[in-house]
Amino acid sequence: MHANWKTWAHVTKLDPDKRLPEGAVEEIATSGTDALMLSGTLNVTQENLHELLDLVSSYGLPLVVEPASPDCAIFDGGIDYLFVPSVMNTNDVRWVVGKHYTWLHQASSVDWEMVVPEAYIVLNPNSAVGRVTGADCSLSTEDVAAFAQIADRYFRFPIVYIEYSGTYGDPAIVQAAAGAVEHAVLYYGGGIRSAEQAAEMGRYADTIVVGNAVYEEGIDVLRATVRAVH
Ligand SMILES: CC(C)=CCC/C(C)=C/CC/C(C)=C/CC/C(C)=C/COP(=O)(O)OP(=O)(O)O
Ligand SMILES: O=P(O)(O)OC[C@@H](O)CO
Ligand SMILES: [Mg+2]
Repeated sequence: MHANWKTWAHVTKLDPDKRLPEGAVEEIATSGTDALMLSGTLNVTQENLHELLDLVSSYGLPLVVEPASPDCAIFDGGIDYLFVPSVMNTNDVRWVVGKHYTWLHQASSVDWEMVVPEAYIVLNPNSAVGRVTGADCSLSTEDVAAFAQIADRYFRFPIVYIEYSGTYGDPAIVQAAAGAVEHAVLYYGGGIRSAEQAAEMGRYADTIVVGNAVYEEGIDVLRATVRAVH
């Protein structure tokens, strides 16, 4: 059975393009995080994705793959969900619906029970995801609230994701998104490296995501971010 993703407060994002030291996977998997998400914008392949899945799949934690391209939209390897992004704040339609069209044109089979669409609002122009998607990151709190409403109330995306990948964001922006979203689960990710930051964003977001800190800080930092939202 698939774990209920709507209840997760803390998700750890692992990048198939990065290496973890010996023993780190076990520490991460037993840190108390609610789920592992395998994702990255650049250099993710079916090969490094499956390699990482092999490393993490024996711990019983819910596993999500979040593809940045159709070739990484997989359903095997023991995963529970495929979270598929669309970027709200880009004028480049490929990242809203174009890649999705390509994906479904080619897909041999799709397990729709596993697919969870995500509405991304990308706010760090210097991140890989910001550069690749050409997102307009100079948004006011009102702009973000409007995009969050479009995603939630109009398109009915089940997830609205405030993405500052690589840098800690503006809590007032996340607060505005929280105020605008009625039904969707609100994700926040970007630059969380302490319990204080986890708690601050966790006040507004339903689910916080920790990525780079796993690679750049010790396991104690990850554990502290988990405790801050549980
Ligand atoms: C339709 C399918 C199957 C795929 C396309 C899905 C889309 C539109 C992706 C757009 C880009 C996006 C929102 C990717 C999500 C993953 C993500 C944001 C990873 C974090 O990326 P960075 O941290 O900026 O990049 P690196 O970690 O690779 O440097
Ligand atoms: O890597 P960081 O900066 O923690 O961001 C987490 C996640 O939102 C990236 O997609
Ligand atoms: Mg990253």
